[in-house]
Formats: sequence, C-alpha cells, structure tokens
Amino acid sequence: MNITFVGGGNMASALIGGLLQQDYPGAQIHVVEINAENREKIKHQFGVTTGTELRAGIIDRDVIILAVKPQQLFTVAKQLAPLLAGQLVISIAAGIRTSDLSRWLGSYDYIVRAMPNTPSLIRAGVTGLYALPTVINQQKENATSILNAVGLVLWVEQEALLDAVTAISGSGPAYVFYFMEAMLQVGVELGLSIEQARQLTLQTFLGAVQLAGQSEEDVGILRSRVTSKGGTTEQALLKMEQEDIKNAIVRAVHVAFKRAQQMGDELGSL
Ligand SMILES: NC(=O)C1=CN([C@@H]2O[C@H](COP(=O)(O)OP(=O)(O)OC[C@H]3O[C@@H](n4cnc5c(N)ncnc54)[C@H](O)[C@@H]3O)[C@@H](O)[C@H]2O)C=CC1
Ligand SMILES: O=C(O)[C@@H]1CCC=N1
Repeated sequence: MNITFVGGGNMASALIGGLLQQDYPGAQIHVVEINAENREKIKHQFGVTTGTELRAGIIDRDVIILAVKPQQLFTVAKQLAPLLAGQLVISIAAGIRTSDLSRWLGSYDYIVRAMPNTPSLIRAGVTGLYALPTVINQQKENATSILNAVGLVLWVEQEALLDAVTAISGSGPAYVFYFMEAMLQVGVELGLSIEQARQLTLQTFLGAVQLAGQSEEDVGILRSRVTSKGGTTEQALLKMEQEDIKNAIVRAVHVAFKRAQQMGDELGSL
C-alpha cells in the first residue's frame, strides 16, 4: 500500500517511525507538509519523500492519512475533495466526525476515523477505529493492517466512543508522563541523581504495567498487595485520598472527553 500523510507533525512522525520499525517500505510513504522545518525534520529522520503539493501527493496513492490539527482539517479537506478517486482516507483528528469530514470531502464514502497515540513510534501504540458504513471490507482490513503495525487496534461500533478513546488512550500517555514527572521530581528532592530517579521511575511503571497485564486480578487487588498495614504506601495513598487525587483524575479525563465532543460540535458546524 502507498500511504500519503497530510501533515507531518508529532503524530504522523510517531506513526511513520513505527511503520518503518516494522519494516514497512519507506519508499511507499510520502508526506505532504507545508511547514519547511517540519518537512526537513521528517525527511531527515525517516528518509521518506516529502512535498508541499497536495495534488502530487494524492494521485496514485492507496491510503491518505489526514494528520493535521482538527482546526486545519476543514481547509485541507476542501482542497483534497476534487483530488480523491476512491482512496481510503484515514483521519486521526480528535473530535472531527466522519459525517462532517465526508461532507467537506463532497459526500465521500471511504473514510475511517482513527485515534492512535504516540507510543506508536515504538510500536507500542493503541488505536481506536471507526468506519463509515460505506467503507468496503478490504479498506477496513487495510486500516487495521496499517495501525496494527504500530500497536493494538480496537474497532468501535459507535463513533461517539472514539471521543472516549481519545480521552483514555489518545491523551493517556500525557497523563502517565505527568505522573512520572512528579515521581522524578520527588526522587531528586530526596537526593537521588536524575538518572537514578529516572531508572527507578521508568522500571516501576514498566513493572507495574507488566504485572497488571499478566495478572488475573484487578488492579485494586494488586494495589492492596503493595500497601502494608501501618507502612509507607498506606500513608502515601491516604494523602492521595485526602487530596482527592483519584477523583481529580476522573474529572480531568471527563474534561478531555467533553473537549473532544466540543471540538466535534464546533468544527463540525463549518
Ligand atoms: N499528538 C498526539 O498524541 C495525537 C494527535 N492526534 C491528532 O493528530 C493530529 C495531528 O496532531 P499533532 O501531530 O500532534 O499536531 P502537529 O501540529 O504536530 O502536526 C500537524 C502538522 O500539520 C501540518 N499542516 C498544517 N496544515 C497543513 C496543510 N494544509 N497541509 C499539510 N500539512 C499541514 C503542520 O505544519 C504540522 O506539522 C491532530 O488532529 C490530533 O488531534 C491523534 C492522536 C494522538
Ligand atoms: O490533545 C489532543 O487534542 C490530541 C488528541 C489526543 C492526543 N492529542
């Protein structure tokens, strides 16, 4: 499959990096990017062809991945509409609904909406997918195989669920890095070198994730096993409860979900 990315920023880079690691032929990837600096970066980093011309990047391609910001998608779609000839269009824009994108593309039928995440760069991503009912099976399989190359793939039957995927796994890596930042800060405050704090923090996340993944028990039970009566963890968790940390996280993730819906409403009215 020949793939063209329109937009060569953070998420396109993560997907391209993951595809190349999976031995996807770089010669089959092209990037249309209007920003000269980003274009050079992607060319240098991955050795794929790049350009500014939408028309040249679209003709004879099998799959077009729209990787511009949601706010930039309307303009790109309007330019793209007359150039399409049955290619599969995959949009990774947060919030933007397939019905709106289809309208912008002149009632286009072959659209898959995807919500990947940045660990795709190391093929440890997870992507939620939804297809317009008019997308043919072969195209769905193509979307699955592209995103599967960079991690797990999960199809949802109702498009609205993609906003939940966005709030959980699309934005999720940032929540995890935020927690890591706090742990690193404390490690250094307590006298560890930054490198020591980094090793301890990263291995703790890795170990906890692997343990949860391999265990039959739910994460609450695993947490209780760390929490000795009268010990250190109990004190830390008590403090977190007093500070309402879990509810704050729950509220924050709901806000991410609402923002995805809001972007869909606002931008979809264009
Ligand atoms: N960053 C993330 O973790 C994730 C992002 N997304 C979605 O991916 C999309 C891109 O996000 P990022 O990569 O973070 O943004 P970004 O700002 O890093 O990348 C967007 C790129 O598109 C380029 N661009 C803008 N207009 C263009 C045009 N007309 N033609 C060609 N290129 C154009 C920009 O110069 C920029 O390099 C967004 O819609 C976002 O919702 C989805 C999942 C995760
Ligand atoms: O923050 C955003 O809007 C995008 C979507 C999920 C991750 N980044």
